Amino acid sequence: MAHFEDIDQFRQRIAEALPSANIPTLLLLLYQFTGREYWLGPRFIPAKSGWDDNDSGGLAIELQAEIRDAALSAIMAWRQGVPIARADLSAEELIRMLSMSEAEPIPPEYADMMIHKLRRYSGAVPDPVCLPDNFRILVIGAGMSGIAAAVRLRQLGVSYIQIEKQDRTGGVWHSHRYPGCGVDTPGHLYSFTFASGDWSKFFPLQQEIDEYLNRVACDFGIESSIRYGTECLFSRYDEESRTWHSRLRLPDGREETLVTNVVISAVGGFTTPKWPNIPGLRDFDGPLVHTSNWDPGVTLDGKRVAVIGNGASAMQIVPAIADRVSALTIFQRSRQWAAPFPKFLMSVPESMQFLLRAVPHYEWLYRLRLSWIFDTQVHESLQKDPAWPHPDRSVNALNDGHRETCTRYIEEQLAGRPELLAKVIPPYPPFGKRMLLDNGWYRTLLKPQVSLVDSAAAQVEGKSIRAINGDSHEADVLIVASGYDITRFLLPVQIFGRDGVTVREAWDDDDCQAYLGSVMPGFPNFFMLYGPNTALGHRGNFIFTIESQLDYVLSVLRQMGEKKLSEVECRQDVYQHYNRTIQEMHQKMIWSHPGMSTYFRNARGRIVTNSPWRLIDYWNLTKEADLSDYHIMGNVGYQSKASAEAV
Ligand SMILES: Cc1cc2nc3c(=O)[nH]c(=O)nc-3n(C[C@H](O)[C@H](O)[C@H](O)COP(=O)(O)OP(=O)(O)OC[C@H]3O[C@@H](n4cnc5c(N)ncnc54)[C@H](O)[C@@H]3O)c2cc1C
Repeated sequence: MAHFEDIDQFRQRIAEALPSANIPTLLLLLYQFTGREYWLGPRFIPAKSGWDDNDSGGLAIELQAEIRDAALSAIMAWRQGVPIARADLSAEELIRMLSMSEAEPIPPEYADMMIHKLRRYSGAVPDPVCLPDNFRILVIGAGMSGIAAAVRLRQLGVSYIQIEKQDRTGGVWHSHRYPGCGVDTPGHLYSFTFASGDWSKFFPLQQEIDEYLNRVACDFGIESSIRYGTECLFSRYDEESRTWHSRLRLPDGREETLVTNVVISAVGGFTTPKWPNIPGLRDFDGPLVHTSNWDPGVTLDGKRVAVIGNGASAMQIVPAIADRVSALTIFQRSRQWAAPFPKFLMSVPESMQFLLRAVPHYEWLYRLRLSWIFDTQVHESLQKDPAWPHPDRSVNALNDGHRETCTRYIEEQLAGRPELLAKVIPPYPPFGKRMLLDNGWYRTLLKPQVSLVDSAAAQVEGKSIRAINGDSHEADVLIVASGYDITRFLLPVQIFGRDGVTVREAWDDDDCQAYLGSVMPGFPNFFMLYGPNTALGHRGNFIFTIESQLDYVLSVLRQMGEKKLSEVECRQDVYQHYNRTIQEMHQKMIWSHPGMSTYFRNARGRIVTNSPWRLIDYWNLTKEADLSDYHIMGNVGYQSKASAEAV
C-alpha cells in the first residue's frame, strides 16, 4: 500500500513539473525511454534555439500537451520498472537526437564526446593511474579547478597534497561577496559532469555555488585533507632530484618546504583585482570598494553610489543595489552587448528541481542541449568572413543576425528613451567582448535614480568623480568594478623552472603561452589548470575546459606510471608550433577585429586569455596525451621520496 502511495506521490510531483519542463528535452527523453522514432519525427521538430534553451520548442500548444502526457506515462513506466528502451544510446542515435532537438544538422564528429560525457555523468571514472607509492603531487588551490583535480586524483588512487590559502573551498565563489554575484552560464551546465547541482535558480548566485563546491568536496571525500590557510609562496624545480620544492606559509605563520614530484597549479585567474589608473581614486572621500574584495560592512541604503565599469560584475551589482540607493551613477568606458535570456532571474520551480533529481536522464539530456546552445552553437559566428561587406558592425552574416536580434531586444527594453539607447548600443560586433546576459540591466537603466555616463572616469576629487567628457557626479560610496589582471597567468605564486628561470621571465611578464593551456618547456612535471588561451570567450562553460585539462594531466600521469618516468617536459618546438597555430586562428576570429579594447589581449596586443578552439577540437586535443610531445626521463626520480620538512 505504502508503495502505491509513493507511486501516486511521484506521479503527482512529475505531473506538476511537466508544465515547466523543456519540451525539446522531453522529446529526447521520450525517444530514449520508449525507443519510438515517432518522437524524433518531423511533426515534433522544434524551432531552432536562439539565445536561450527554447522551453516551448516553438511547438503548438496541442503538441506540447501530447508530449507532456506521453512523458508522464513514460517516466511512470520507468519508475515502475519498465526498462529504458534505448539505455545505451549509440553515436548515430545521439547525433540524430540532437540534430532533431536543435533543428540543425549536428556534425557526427561530436558523437564520441557526447558518449564520453554521458559515461562520466553516469559515474564512470577515468582509467586507473598507477604510480609508485612515494610519488607525490601538490595541488595548489581548492577552487573549482582544485576540487575537480583532487576528486579525480583520489578516485584514481593517486597520492596528493592539496593546499588552499583561504579557510574554505570554493575559490572565487567563496571570496566574492558583492551583491548580485553569480554565474552567467546556466547552472545546469556550470556543474561538474560527475556531480549535479541541485540549483534553486537557473543562474545560481554566489552562495549557492560556494555551497555546491563545498558539498562536492565533502561528498567525494577530499575536503577533510585540504590544508587550509596554507599558501604556496614559491615552487622551485630541482633538476637533480627531478622534484618540485614548494615553500609554504602555514596558518600559524611558520614556513615549510614540501617536496613533490609534480605540481598542479589550480590558482585561478580572477584573483588579482585590476585597479584603473584614475588620479585621486584612492583618496576618494568615502568608502571605496572593489567588487573582488567586497566589504559587507559598507552601507549602501539611501546613499549616492557611483560604479566605475559596466562589465560582468557591474552588470550584476547595479540591478542588485539600484532600489536601495538614492542615486546610482555608472561610468562606462566602452559599451557592452548583453543578450536576452528570460530565465536569468528565475527560480527553478520546486517541482522542476524534483524532476531533475528524480529523472537523471532528463537532467543529462537538458545539459546536452545547453552545451550545444551555450558552448558550441556560437563558435561559427565568431569567424571573420573576409568577403563580408560590413566589417564596421559585424564579422559575418550570422554575427550580423546576432547584432540585429540584440539591437532589437535593447530597443524594446529602452523604448521611449532614445538618448539612453544612443549611449548603449555598442559599435563593435556582438561577441567582440565577452557576451553578457541581461539580468535586468536595461530596465535598471530606466530607473529615475540611475544615470549612465557614457565616458570613463578621469579624476576623483573628494566625493566628486569627473568623467573624460566633463560630466561630474558626487557619490558617498564608490564601487570599482574594473575586473581582474587576468593576462598575467600564475600571478598568485612564483614558479622557478630549469636554471631558476621564473614563469614571469619565461613569459616576459605577460606574454603568457602554454601547450594546450597546460604545460610549458623549462617547467617539467608542472601542470596548469585554466592556463593561457583556455578561456571560452564567447559564452562557454569553464567546467568543460577544466575537465578536459584534467583528462590530459591524468593521461600524462598515467603514462608516467606505465613507462616509469620521473620527468616529462613539453618540447619547445611543440609549444611554439601550438602557439603559432592558435594565434593564426585568432587572427581569423572576432577577438582580433579592430575597434575594441578587451581583457583578452596582453600589453603587446597578443590574445592570451581566449581559446580559439571549438569544444570538440579541444576535447580531441586533450583526451589523451601524446608523450612524443615531451622530453621524457627514466625512473631516477622515483627514488627521491616526497617529504615535508618544517623549519
Ligand atoms: C564573479 C565571477 C563570476 C564568474 N562567472 C562565471 C560563469 O558564469 N561561467 C564561467 O564559466 N566562469 C565564470 N567565472 C570564471 C571563474 O573563475 C571560474 O568559473 C572558476 O570558478 C575558477 O575556478 P578556479 O578553481 O580555477 O580558480 P579560483 O576560483 O580563483 O580558485 C583558485 C584558488 O586557489 C587559491 N590559491 C591561489 N594562489 C594560491 C597559493 N599561492 N597558495 C594556496 N592557494 C592559492 C585561491 O585562494 C583560490 O581558492 C566567474 C568568475 C568570477 C570571479
